[in-house]
Amino acid sequence: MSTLSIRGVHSDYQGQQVLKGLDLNLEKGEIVALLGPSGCGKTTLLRAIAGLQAVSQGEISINGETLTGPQVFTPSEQRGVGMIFQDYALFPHLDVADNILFGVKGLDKVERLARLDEMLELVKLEGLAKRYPHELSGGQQQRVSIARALAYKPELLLLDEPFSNIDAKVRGEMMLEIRNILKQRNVSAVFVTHSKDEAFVFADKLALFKDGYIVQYGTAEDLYTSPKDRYVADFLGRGNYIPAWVKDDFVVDTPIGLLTSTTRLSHPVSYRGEILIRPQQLEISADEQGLGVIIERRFLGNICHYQVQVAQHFYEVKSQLSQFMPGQKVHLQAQVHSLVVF
Ligand SMILES: Nc1ncnc2c1ncn2[C@@H]1O[C@H](COP(=O)(O)OP(=O)(O)OP(=O)(O)O)[C@@H](O)[C@H]1O
Repeated sequence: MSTLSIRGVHSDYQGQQVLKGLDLNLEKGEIVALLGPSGCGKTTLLRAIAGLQAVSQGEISINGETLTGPQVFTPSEQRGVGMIFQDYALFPHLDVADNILFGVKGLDKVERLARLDEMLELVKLEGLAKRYPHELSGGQQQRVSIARALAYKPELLLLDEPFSNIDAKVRGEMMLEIRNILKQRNVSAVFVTHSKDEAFVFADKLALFKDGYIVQYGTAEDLYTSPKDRYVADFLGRGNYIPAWVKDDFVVDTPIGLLTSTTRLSHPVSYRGEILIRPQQLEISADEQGLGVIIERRFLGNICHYQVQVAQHFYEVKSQLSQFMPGQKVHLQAQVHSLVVF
């Protein structure tokens, strides 16, 4: 059974539709990123799951129980949902221990202390129970907010841009640390971000939003390698679009030659469109008779970025080879992979 089920959810602000019919299923222990540009409805969906936002149509269930639906609305505090915000939202007048235990009900004193110790150990803040939020670093405050959200053992954790205030230097490490905590406890989580890099590191699956819709849902790899349209392809990374003419079920003709796909092409023979090739999927070799010319070279340490012109088209290439220089004639070749045709 899925932990979270969202079916046909619509929501609006003063008559303006913001969520336009969303479906999403989250299995127990899965972490899903709601990903997309600013204003596309990610936070609104998170608030609807938390019971902080009304929906005009559709249903939201957790563990098979409908919490939002026609004639049903369970208040936020009865949903068994923990929330972690961008600004941590700790109580400044409470110390770490009281912040963590704030929402924990129905335990006696001994059990409360045991829960506190368990949480402090989990987020590696042992010895800091008596500190106040202003005596902690941003990363430590974020860990307290995680301990507080997990202390009452929520069915589902909702995280709204939780890493955006964390120093870029420690962000990656912190994301992995929190991901490990959630995985260790088998907690399901929905995580809002506009950063594909954060989504790649933190989530198992991505729901990519556009204007109140989920355009594509799947693993990061699915979306990266099999984007359903150019919006998805471009959101997840840079790409070259090369004119292509489908010759048979596996082969396309392009300005850089015939390319063979490892999987059957999605378009019929004779279709004229474009194929997506990521910069690291193109390979350069020196060739005096080659059709390509290096236009630009940027050395970035472990990798070199090139711009290569073939006929009237310009292609971006990321290569570990750094020996090609502007003006040099080269041959461009695509690595063998499953071709994406648009
Ligand atoms: N309280 C509100 N009243 C009216 N409109 C709102 C309100 N909150 C959000 N909106 C509008 O709803 C749309 C979706 O907002 P939402 O906050 O869900 O987007 P988001 O994808 O989370 O964006 P961001 O990444 O900037 O937080 C936006 O057009 C926004 O202007």
